[in-house]
Amino acid sequence: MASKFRLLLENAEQIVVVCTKEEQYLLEDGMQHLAVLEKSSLVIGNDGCIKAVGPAETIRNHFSNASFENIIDCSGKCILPGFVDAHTHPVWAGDRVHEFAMKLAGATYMDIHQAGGGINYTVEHTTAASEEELFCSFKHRLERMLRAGTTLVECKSGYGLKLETELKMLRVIERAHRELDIAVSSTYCGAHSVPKGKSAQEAADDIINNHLPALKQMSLNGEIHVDNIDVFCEKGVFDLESTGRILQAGKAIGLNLNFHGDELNPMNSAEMGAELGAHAVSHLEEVSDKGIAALAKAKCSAVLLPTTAYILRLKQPRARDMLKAGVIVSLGSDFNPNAYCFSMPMVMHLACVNMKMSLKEALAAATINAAYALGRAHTHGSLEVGKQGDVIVINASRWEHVIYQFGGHQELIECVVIKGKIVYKNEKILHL
Ligand SMILES: N=CN[C@@H](CCC(=O)O)C(=O)O
Ligand SMILES: [Zn+2]
Repeated sequence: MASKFRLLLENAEQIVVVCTKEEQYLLEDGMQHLAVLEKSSLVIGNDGCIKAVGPAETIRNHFSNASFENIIDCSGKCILPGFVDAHTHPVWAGDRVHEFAMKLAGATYMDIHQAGGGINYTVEHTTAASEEELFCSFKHRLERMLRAGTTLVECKSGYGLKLETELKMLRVIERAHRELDIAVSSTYCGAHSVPKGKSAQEAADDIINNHLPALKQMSLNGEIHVDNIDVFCEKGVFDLESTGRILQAGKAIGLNLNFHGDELNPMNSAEMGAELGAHAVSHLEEVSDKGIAALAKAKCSAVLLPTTAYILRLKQPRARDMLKAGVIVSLGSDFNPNAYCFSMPMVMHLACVNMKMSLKEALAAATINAAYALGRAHTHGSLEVGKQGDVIVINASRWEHVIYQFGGHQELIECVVIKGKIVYKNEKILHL
């Protein structure tokens, strides 16, 4: 073959391809049988897609006359798909380090929220920040996610609440989508908190009558592109009825439903998400047995967020019960001013230790299943021919090190590749 390709990754000890039959998600049994190739190579073409993956010897023979823009020797190393982070709130100004101390001293998430802190504090600071300031801090956060191996990330608005600031946030996300390599799934989350002076019903009316028509118009004009709609369905925030109305109106303008449910109180969010055809419901610490069964039946993914349960000392999401019931379990970092974690390797580690997932389950939940939750499983989440060439190379001879090593992944991850382009290379310390 005399053609030219973008990248050859050769002689890896292991390549975790995840699945091999174009599966759009994996259930418990499939997750146990995650596809891992030994002593293998992978080729990415000029269109950024995977052209071949298989035994090093076979690839060498098949591509003996081909040329490559870049070749990475992966001897002694492992290749994995780029991680998919299915839930983040990364556009904001004003950190909440002071609230961390309050929580450690015993204040609950809702104590702080009801006293005007939490999301409301971040809304004030985000409203005051310029679009440029928001973009700069967001870009820096995306770079940190990328260095931790994330190549596709869901990004929510939701610290504006008022239309003008929500649109500012969505424009910032749009700019990242256009200018940066990391892939972004954009979520409108105007129903993240009920604005001061309004009831949940009034806020829902405003969203339905004013926000969503504006989003629709801006999408038609090509100014922004929004994939999903989210609501914080919680006692004291948006009740089930208001949540349902907002989600249905979002669905009517073509958005995927992907919302916060059953986090601090049982709300029957999972049951409603299943009924409305949601792609995903996040959190689910307080989900009911019926809710679990409904998610499984509707093929609605449960996006579990181990950092939230850890930081807020909540009960752990019932990952094992969900897996056993046939739910499509995925993972997200929930990066936000409350849960300041960029790292999917740490998220997977917490999912294994605290939620009792196996290493293979955690990896599948942070790749193919998270891609499914975002409606991107046809392009992301596994290393199959035809999919986008998004990979990470780790400096270890077994892939499990990426979860086993808690923290320090900036040392372990040697490079991150998006569409066959090397977008991050770990610089070695030359002198001590
Ligand atoms: N629970 C609601 N939303 C976020 C927290 C956002 C915040 O506290 O700023 C979450 O997913 O954890
Ligand atoms: Zn969230």
